[in-house]
Amino acid sequence: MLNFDHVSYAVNEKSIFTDISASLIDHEITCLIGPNGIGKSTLFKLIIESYQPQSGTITGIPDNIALLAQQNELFEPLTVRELLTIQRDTLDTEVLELLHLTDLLDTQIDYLSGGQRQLVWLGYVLHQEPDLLLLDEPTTYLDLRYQQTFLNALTVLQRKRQFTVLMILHDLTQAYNYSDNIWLINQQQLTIGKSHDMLDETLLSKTFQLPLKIITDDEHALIIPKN
Ligand SMILES: Nc1ncnc2c1ncn2[C@@H]1O[C@H](COP(=O)(O)OP(=O)(O)OP(=O)(O)O)[C@@H](O)[C@H]1O
Repeated sequence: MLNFDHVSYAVNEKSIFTDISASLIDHEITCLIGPNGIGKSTLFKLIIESYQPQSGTITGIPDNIALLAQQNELFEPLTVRELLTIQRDTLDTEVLELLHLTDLLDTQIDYLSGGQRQLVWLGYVLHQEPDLLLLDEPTTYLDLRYQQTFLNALTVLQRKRQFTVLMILHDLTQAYNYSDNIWLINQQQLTIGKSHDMLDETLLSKTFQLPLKIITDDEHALIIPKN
């Protein structure tokens, strides 16, 4: 299990995290939320060991981590099939079907729409069969239909295959509805809990410095500005 033990990290003498301790629950989806510039991507860089904490330790980092960003770059023209088979020989038909990629296999990725390209990149990281999948605002540039396809495919496959997910999302409604756990960063600290226990108007309004309203039914939560 990925474990942060009293981790502190500062950049240019600006403190980003002060003495945070947390354990990421294996085989579940955790969403990392918090205001712009608060340290979400920095936390990912600590996990992938691009940054080293000034104090404290991070242990239990799995060998097989995949990272998906908001936008991903190709360094040479490739078809969907060529990208997906870079790291393994066989195509995963379940992934292809869930992401609607089956008919696009021989298409150049450059010719696809932005939404289709992001589904291809999700396919690419899933073909790596990661133990831990980190996603940094993966739905930012997607329209509603693609957001739905992306997040549904991710959750269906996570439930079946039981890899661990840590995903940064700015859309709080999506973050709560597609996660088991929430990690909320604010003021150099992490607040952690089961997603349904973290549905707290006061906490969220204070964190995002905006009065927020939470509307819930049995299954879903909608988080919107109060005014
Ligand atoms: N290499 C760096 N050099 C200087 N400052 C940095 C560096 N990396 C991050 N920072 C600063 O650290 C803080 C946290 O940045 P980070 O990108 O982790 O925030 P974030 O929560 O992911 O933001 P956003 O939601 O806007 O993407 C910011 O103030 C940023 O300017």
